[in-house]
Amino acid sequence: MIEVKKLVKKYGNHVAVDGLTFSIDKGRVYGFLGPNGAGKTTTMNIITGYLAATKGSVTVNGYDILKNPEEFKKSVGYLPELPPVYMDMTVREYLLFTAELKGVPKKERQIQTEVIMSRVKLSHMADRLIANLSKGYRQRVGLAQAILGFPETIILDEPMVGLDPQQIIEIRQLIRSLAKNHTVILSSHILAEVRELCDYILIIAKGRLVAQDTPENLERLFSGRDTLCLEVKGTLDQIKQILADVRGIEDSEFSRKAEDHYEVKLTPKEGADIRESLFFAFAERRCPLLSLYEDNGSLEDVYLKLIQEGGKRHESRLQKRA
Ligand SMILES: Nc1ncnc2c1ncn2[C@@H]1O[C@H](COP(=O)(O)OP(=O)(O)OP(=O)(O)O)[C@@H](O)[C@H]1O
Repeated sequence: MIEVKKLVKKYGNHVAVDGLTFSIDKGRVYGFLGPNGAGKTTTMNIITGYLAATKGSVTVNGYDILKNPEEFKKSVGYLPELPPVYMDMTVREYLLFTAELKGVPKKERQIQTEVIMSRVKLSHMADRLIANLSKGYRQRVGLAQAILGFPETIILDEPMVGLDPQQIIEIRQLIRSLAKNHTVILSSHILAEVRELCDYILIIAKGRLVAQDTPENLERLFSGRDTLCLEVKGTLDQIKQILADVRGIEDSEFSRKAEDHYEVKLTPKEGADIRESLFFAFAERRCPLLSLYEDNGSLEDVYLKLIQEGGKRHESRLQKRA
């Protein structure tokens, strides 16, 4: 388990990470989601021991990163945004070299390297120079070096950046297979990618955690009360008069689609189900209700709202849930 408490990182006067607190449980895939410059890489660099925090603490299974750097390094594997590969080595040479750097015992290096190359489907490239590999295969080499030593947690910074769609599918499958044996934390600024792969999402904006939950709960939590969308054939006056007689409407918005054809968005009062009343109210006045559906928002809406507002409006909601 990784626990991050009140983490702050300043570059000069610029606050890149602003009081992040979260924990990572074993065996799940976590997504760090946020726009460019949100502080994802900085946070990952701190929790992998590459960068010192200005304030705050990081512990892995109870070990403080500063007091027990060796224990810490053994339990975390890292694939930075730019994988640290040596172009003039073959895949096997590089992985054996990395195993040595990571302190894998000499007698285990060879076998571990072969097992991991097979796991990330690199065995057939073992004797190729890294310089001659495609970006997708280089990324696999980066993943392989992160898994060497079989750390409990694997941290991947923007693992899909620069890959073509086919390579993205392959790396995604690999990450999924890694998740069977490791806790995985990956960062991305692409929502679809994170939603596809992760059990739990941490959204950060401007260095702050603005939401964290499962993708489904985030959608539910922030979509709020469902909006009802109606398409009605009638004049604006007529529609407003009918709605005035329906109980349980908190708010309404009208937009004209064509002559005597309006789209209406209604926010019902807390707990009110007004669908039947709407149906009969329009039917009784012989005003055709062309469609009626619930619009409960999508994770895209949630994400955009959160990052645009820097999370301010939603922090109280998060605090209430905490
Ligand atoms: N070494 C540095 N010196 C000064 N400022 C930095 C440094 N590294 C990052 N920053 C700034 O800190 C903020 C957070 O950067 P960081 O790279 O952590 O964000 P990110 O979410 O990973 O973005 P991206 O998706 O673009 O990688 C940005 O405003 C960035 O310009």
